[in-house]
Amino acid sequence: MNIGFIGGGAMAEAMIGGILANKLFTPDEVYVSDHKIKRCEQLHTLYGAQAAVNASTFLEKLDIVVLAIKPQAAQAAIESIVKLVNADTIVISVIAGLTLKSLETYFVQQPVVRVMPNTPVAVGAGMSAIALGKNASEQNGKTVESIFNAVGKAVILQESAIDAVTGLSGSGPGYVFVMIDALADAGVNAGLPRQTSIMLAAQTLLGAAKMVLETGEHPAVLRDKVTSPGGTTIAGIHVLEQKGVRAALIDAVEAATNKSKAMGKS
Ligand SMILES: NC(=O)C1=CN([C@@H]2O[C@H](COP(=O)(O)OP(=O)(O)OC[C@H]3O[C@@H](n4cnc5c(N)ncnc54)[C@H](OP(=O)(O)O)[C@@H]3O)[C@@H](O)[C@H]2O)C=CC1
Ligand SMILES: O=C(O)[C@@H]1CCC=N1
Repeated sequence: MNIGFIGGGAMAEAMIGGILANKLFTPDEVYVSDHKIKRCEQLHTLYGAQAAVNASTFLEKLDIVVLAIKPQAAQAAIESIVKLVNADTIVISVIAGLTLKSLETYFVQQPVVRVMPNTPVAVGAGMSAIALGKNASEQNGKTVESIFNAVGKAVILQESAIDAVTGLSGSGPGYVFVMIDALADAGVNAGLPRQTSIMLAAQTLLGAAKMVLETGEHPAVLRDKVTSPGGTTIAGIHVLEQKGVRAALIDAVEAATNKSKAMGKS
């Protein structure tokens, strides 16, 4: 099965790295077009992908095409390829805010699937939400779901949920990287070396997340298992609650969700 990416940036690279690492595709089945030749050369060198500035060199070979350009570049990019995409090629869009309705005004025949992934797909730990367009069959959905399940977890949802997914898990790695960076600063502030602090912070978040996902216990229950009476953790959590970290995270997701909704209206 041949897959091609329009746009060779951060999201496309994360997906390319993930699907090759788990051997879902071989390099000769992966195509990517970026309008910077140097970026194409870099992606070929790094991953062996068939990279070209001009997507017309590979579009007709594709079973799946992934639209991975920024929202503001989407119309020009789509208009440049739409006539060359086969009627049975699955069109996946990861473009934040771009609705199925808008996509299906261009891709009238093709099955269109909207996906909101995140960059941890690069290490097989992504979280992706999938919304099927009107011409996408159940089998098309299963094909797309298998790809994103192979690079993390995937869930099929109604399109109405995708803005919230964008705000929570699509943008979420950005929030977590801020937290890891801040916790590492805290380690340095306490006298620990920077790299040690980064490792301590990152592995702590990874371990806590794995406990939530693998035990199925509520995060509050798991938190209570850390907070010894009169101990260190409750002293730290007290400060977090005083500083409004919980509300800040809720507000961050709300802002990103609203931005996604606004982008869908523009
Ligand atoms: N990054 C993330 O974590 C996530 C991103 N997304 C979505 O993925 C899409 C891409 O995001 P991201 O990878 O971060 O963005 P990037 O800017 O990193 O990548 C987009 C790439 O496409 C290039 N490009 C622009 N127009 C064209 C064109 N017509 N043909 C070929 N290449 C083109 C850009 O070049 P240039 O820079 O020169 O314009 C850039 O290299 C966005 O719509 C975003 O909403 C979704 C989920 C997560
Ligand atoms: O920041 C953005 O717009 C993209 C979409 C979700 C994550 N990154």
